[in-house]
Amino acid sequence: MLSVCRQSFSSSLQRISIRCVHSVVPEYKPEADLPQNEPILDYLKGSRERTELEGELKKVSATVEDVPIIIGNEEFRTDQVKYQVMPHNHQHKIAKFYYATPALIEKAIKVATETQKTWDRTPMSDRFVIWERAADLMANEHRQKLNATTMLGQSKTAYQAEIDSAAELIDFFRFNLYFLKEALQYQPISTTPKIFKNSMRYRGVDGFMAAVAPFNFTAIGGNLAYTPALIGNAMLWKPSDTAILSNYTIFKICREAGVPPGVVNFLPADGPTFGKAITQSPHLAGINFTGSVPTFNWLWRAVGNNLDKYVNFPKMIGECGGKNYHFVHPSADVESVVNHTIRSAFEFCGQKCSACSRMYAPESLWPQIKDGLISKRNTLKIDDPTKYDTFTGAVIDATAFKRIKSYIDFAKAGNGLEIVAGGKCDDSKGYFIEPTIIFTKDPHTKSMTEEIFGPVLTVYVYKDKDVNSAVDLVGTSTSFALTGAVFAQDEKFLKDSLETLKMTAGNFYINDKSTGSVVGQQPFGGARMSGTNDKAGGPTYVLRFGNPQTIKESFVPQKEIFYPYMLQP
Ligand SMILES: NC(=O)c1ccc[n+]([C@@H]2O[C@H](COP(=O)([O-])OP(=O)(O)OC[C@H]3O[C@@H](n4cnc5c(N)ncnc54)[C@H](O)[C@@H]3O)[C@@H](O)[C@H]2O)c1
Ligand SMILES: N[C@@H](CCC=O)C(=O)O
Repeated sequence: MLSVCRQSFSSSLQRISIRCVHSVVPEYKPEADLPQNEPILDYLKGSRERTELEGELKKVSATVEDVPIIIGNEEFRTDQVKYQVMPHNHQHKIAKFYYATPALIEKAIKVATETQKTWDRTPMSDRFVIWERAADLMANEHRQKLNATTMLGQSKTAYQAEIDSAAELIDFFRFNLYFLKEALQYQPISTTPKIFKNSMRYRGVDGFMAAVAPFNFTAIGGNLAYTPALIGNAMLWKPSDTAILSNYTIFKICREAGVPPGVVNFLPADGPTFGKAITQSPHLAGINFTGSVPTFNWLWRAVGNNLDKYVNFPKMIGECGGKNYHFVHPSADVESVVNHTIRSAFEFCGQKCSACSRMYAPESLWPQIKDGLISKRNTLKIDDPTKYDTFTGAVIDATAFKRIKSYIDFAKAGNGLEIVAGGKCDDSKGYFIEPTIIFTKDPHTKSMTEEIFGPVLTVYVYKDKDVNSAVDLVGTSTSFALTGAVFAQDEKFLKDSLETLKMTAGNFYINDKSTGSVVGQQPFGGARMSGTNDKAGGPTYVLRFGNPQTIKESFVPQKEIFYPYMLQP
């Protein structure tokens, strides 16, 4: 980006030719460069994508893929052997992987910190070519491998995999590239360009950044690791144990696309072992985290405790949990409420950070909403996600199964709660939990306030006349503020809700479900304990990892230290 150039200025007296060293912005054509969201394929019977997907599903389920630790150009295997299994058939292994030891994490830190120096000098235009190539490989040759590893490893249906490991991942690569190109267009004002020129360039941060990924979105893992790399950082990527194979597939695609060794290092590891090693390194430049609040708190505390060690203040980016709501006004369209709520609460077993898990319904509409929810819920097939009529597969693992079941058991035991539908849990073959609807008279009961991260929806029914106090409950009863939706036809209520519910959600929906954000359309993230709200999929996300440098270059020798008025006292 930085090069020597020759700038010419005409003046009535002379033509000055100035040799300057300044920022050169890569070529950019706003309209041609604006990406389109990746189309979501249909997977209809006989379609090419369905045939290709089935081929990949067979291959992935017939192998236990060996997934090494990768540091620079070297592969490592340790004696801490782990397996990734299919959540819907937990005796079936699909990947063998190894936990990195503290010594290997240390080695990766060294490699990344060294690599950052050369990677940061790689021209932006060269990085852009690699990112475009990666997105094309994801959209074409490797699309179905990404989907198959996500379906089998994280128990997603074809549609849920397609919107995640294909569309959203590809969009993250293409849109962040576009957003960075756009940002580079800003150059500071140079008021007297014959005398001096100002410019600004983006660097990575010297040191390394860590990307700590959750299990639930393959695309999020890719975004956490590769978007900071795009702007010049070197990364240690710690994938989730339960999303190893899909995340490793992204890693391999990016290497094939030309991301040099050492720019992103792939380090499956025990969470706290990894967290301890990175936060103790003086070279920690940032943590790009998505996951639960307790883990982010752990990392932030560890960084705080080590503050005196660091070369840079580590950038802390953390997108965390939610307790997302559907608030139904007495004027709402019931059919919309029911359909959006079923999708939001139960698709992918409610394991989206944005999933609706609490509903506020008016007494006047509750009988219709209840009937609608129960009858729609009863049509959902919970099974192997590779079957095309399956609505949702299993929850991710034994720990999640136990946690979600404990909330259902709490409701079964009374505690002022009533299970109106579902409630069965069976982990004999896979970690299956029925979509469950709970009714409560207590808006502060734990299933109305705590993140469950499973297919459990709790409904609080308010008296129509108390609609305003019911609205107040939304923001006062939990510490989260990730996503939320209001359903109403009453325009005044909708308008008011933009103010009354302003701080309750980073992504706010009107007559639409609380899930399903799309890169470039609904930049995503929440506030309060839901995260630092850095808006993945939005124009400022990539800049969060940049280390901008402002350059002022003077062309005219300075011959004086006094200001003119000082010379005429
Ligand atoms: N806001 C968002 O954009 C968003 C998106 C997806 C998921 N989430 C949230 O993520 C959570 C689900 O994901 P999860 O179960 O994988 O979360 P998690 O917090 O259990 O784990 C996230 C990652 O942190 C690692 N980890 C655990 N302890 C660690 C430590 N001490 N140091 C370093 N790393 C450590 C885990 O191994 C994993 O890779 C939910 O709370 C969900 O709401 C939020
Ligand atoms: N982009 C997703 C959220 C990801 C969180 O898990 C959605 O809005 O459904």
